Amino acid sequence: MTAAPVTLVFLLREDQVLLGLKKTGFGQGKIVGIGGHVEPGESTTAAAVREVFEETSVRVEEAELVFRGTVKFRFPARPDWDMDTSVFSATRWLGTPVETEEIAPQWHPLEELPLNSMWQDAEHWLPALLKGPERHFTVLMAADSEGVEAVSAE
Ligand SMILES: Nc1[nH]c(=O)nc2c1ncn2[C@H]1C[C@H](O)[C@@H](COP(=O)(O)OP(=O)(O)OP(=O)(O)O)O1
Repeated sequence: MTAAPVTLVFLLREDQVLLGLKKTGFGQGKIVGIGGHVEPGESTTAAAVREVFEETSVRVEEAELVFRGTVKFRFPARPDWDMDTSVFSATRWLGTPVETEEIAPQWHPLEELPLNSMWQDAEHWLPALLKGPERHFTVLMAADSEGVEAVSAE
C-alpha cells in the first residue's frame, strides 16, 4: 500500500511553536502539529497552506514556508495509515489562530514541548526538526499503532 502524502506546518513566533489539541478523527485527544493530507493534484505547499487555514484560520503564503524535512510514519498493523510527511515552518502569516471543529490551537514554548501529550514518536523527531537543519526520519510504529518500534534518521 502506498503511503499517503501529508504535511505538517509549525508556525514559530519568538520562542514558541503553534501546536493544537486534535478534537476529531485521527489522533483525537492528542496535541499534534497543524497539517493533513495532500489532495490529488495538489502541491505539497498548497496543501500546507490549505490545512493551516482549515485548522486555524491563519493565512500563510506558500513563499513563507520553509522546508524542514520529512517524517515517514509506518503502521505495520494498519498499513492504510502509513503517511509520508513533508514538514515546514513559517515565521510570517496573517491572522490569529482560532479554534476550529478539528483543532484547538495552542502556543507552546520550544523548550517545553508537550511531548507527554503528543504521539509517542514526537520526541524522536520534533525537537530536531524544529531546531536543526533539514532532517529525514522514518518512524516504525509498534503493533498497537501507539508505541514506537524504531526510529531511524538519515
Ligand atoms: N505517528 C504520528 N505522529 C505524529 O506526531 N503525527 C502523525 C503521526 N501519524 C500521522 N501524523 C500526522 C501527519 C498528518 O499531519 C496528520 C494526518 O492527520 P489527519 O488525518 O487529520 O489529516 P487531514 O487533516 O487531512 O484529515 P482528514 O481529511 O479528516 O483525513 O497526522
